[in-house]
Amino acid sequence: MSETACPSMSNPFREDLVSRNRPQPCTVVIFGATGDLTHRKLVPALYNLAVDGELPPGVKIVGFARRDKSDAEFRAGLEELNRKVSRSGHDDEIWDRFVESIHYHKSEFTDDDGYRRLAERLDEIDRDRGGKGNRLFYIASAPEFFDDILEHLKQAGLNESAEGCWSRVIVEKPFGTDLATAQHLNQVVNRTFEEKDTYRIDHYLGKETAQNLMVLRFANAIFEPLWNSRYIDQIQITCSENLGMEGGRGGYYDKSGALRDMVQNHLLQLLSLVAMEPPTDLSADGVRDEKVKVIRSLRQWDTAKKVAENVVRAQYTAGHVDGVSVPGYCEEDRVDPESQTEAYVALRLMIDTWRWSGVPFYIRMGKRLPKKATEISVHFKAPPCVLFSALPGGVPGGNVLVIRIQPDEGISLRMVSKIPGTSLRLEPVKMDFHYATSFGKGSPEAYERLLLDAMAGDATLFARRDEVEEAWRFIDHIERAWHESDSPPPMAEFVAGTWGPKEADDLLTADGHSWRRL
Ligand SMILES: NC(=O)C1=CN([C@@H]2O[C@H](COP(=O)(O)OP(=O)(O)OC[C@H]3O[C@@H](n4cnc5c(N)ncnc54)[C@H](OP(=O)(O)O)[C@@H]3O)[C@@H](O)[C@H]2O)C=CC1
Ligand SMILES: O=C1O[C@H](COP(=O)(O)O)[C@@H](O)[C@H](O)[C@H]1O
Repeated sequence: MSETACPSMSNPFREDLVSRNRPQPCTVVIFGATGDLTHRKLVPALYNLAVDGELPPGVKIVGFARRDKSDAEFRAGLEELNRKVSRSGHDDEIWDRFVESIHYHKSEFTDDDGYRRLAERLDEIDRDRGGKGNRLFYIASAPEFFDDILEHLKQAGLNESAEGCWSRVIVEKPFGTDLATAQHLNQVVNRTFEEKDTYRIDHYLGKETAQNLMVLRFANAIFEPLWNSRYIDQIQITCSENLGMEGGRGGYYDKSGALRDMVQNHLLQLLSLVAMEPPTDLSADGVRDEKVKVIRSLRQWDTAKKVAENVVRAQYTAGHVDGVSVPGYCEEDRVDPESQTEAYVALRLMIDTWRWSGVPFYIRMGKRLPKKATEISVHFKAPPCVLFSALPGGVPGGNVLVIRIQPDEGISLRMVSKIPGTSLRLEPVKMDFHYATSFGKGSPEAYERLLLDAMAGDATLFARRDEVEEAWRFIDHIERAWHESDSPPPMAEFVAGTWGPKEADDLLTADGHSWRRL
């Protein structure tokens, strides 16, 4: 078998095994190839897979964008960025071999002829390999072009695959801006590609620590029996960013806001992994069937009053982050000075299932907070009979399991311990596991895992159609209360470089809780 032929053609008996487990050789076509995502994430991810020997041999990359560029110019631009951002550094010898597989295809996204030429080019690549080939189309353009690109792929017959091969599409975020636009995009995607060939990317699912959530819960006997409302008091998910609107991001962000940019996708995905029931198996649909039930069970904040009671939105005013003075949100580059877009959001969520009855889930996300960190903390209830409550100082805090998604990926468990000595005094202590020290190597970037999974035909870490739509259904109520109600809940403020507005603290104080200090 040639290294690039479709394995299923030459060995039909192994088709199921191979297509589910092993990434297969293919041509990756990236739409938006001169853009930031391609340069900072996608090509470095493919390069690092090559460094680790994980990239299937014979993978070709075709970059599609409208600027005039030769292959050499395109490769030079990619190299410049790779030197800066690649997680494993830049090895000239490996790069020189890797870059030979990269080509540039100049075309407008809306130009029929550009797709006809693309089809010819892909056929040529396959002919050079001695046959037919698999194709992975990665739509990394601005969202207003998603429909056009999909329709043109269909028109050029590029959604079809040769016998025994596959043709798949990865769609970047944002997947719609509300339920209606997401449903529309899903219709376009599904009349172009089958659902099994559609990969809606959510890069948080590719993060090592997010993948470990299921392992933590279902491969350890000690957590699952406690993972319910009987033992858990509350769960918090914090995603804090110290950056603001650098690099021209304000134009996109001001139309989106924290709720749509991060909560609808990444944070609700994390929530699903934390709260879902054990799946019957590890198949993509087995896992996604359980995740979508969590989103479907969210209590809907469907009136302005409920939104005001359970959701806090805020903008930052000028302040200091890491000792550097930064502007307020409305003074940021490309942000409307009168903007009513939130750069911070905090929510109280209730999941109306047997397991989670009465347990609040608090989520907060903000730009220009003191540091970059994402974590999930599971706060357990106090023991039923606190023998030590009469001690001076009482019992300090309770058990908290902290899952650090990033940085310093790891898991810690806070317990109460006796301070060594002749008197009985208690103090909280921490058992701490760090990925870097336990496994002695850094985690791969999320895009590495996700690209490989798409080449392997494994959609477990990609969002399914119903997950995306259910998440929008929940988010839309809040957006409507903010932007369409007669008495919209107010926009709070906080000073950049602090931990968010007082109103977000009040949200938890009302329940007798407080945000975990990161
Ligand atoms: N950047 C990031 O870190 C992240 C980005 N994303 C998503 O990825 C997508 C791309 O983002 P990003 O790379 O930042 O965007 P950029 O604006 O940096 O890149 C846009 C790309 O689209 C091309 N393009 C624009 N208009 C046309 C056209 N009419 N015909 C052909 N090509 C065109 C540009 O080509 P040219 O240069 O020739 O104009 C460029 O290659 C977005 O959906 C974004 O939400 C998601 C997560 C993170
Ligand atoms: O999708 C997005 O994610 C980034 C945060 O990603 P991370 O991997 O660095 O945590 C966020 O900054 C951006 O606004 C959002 O669009």
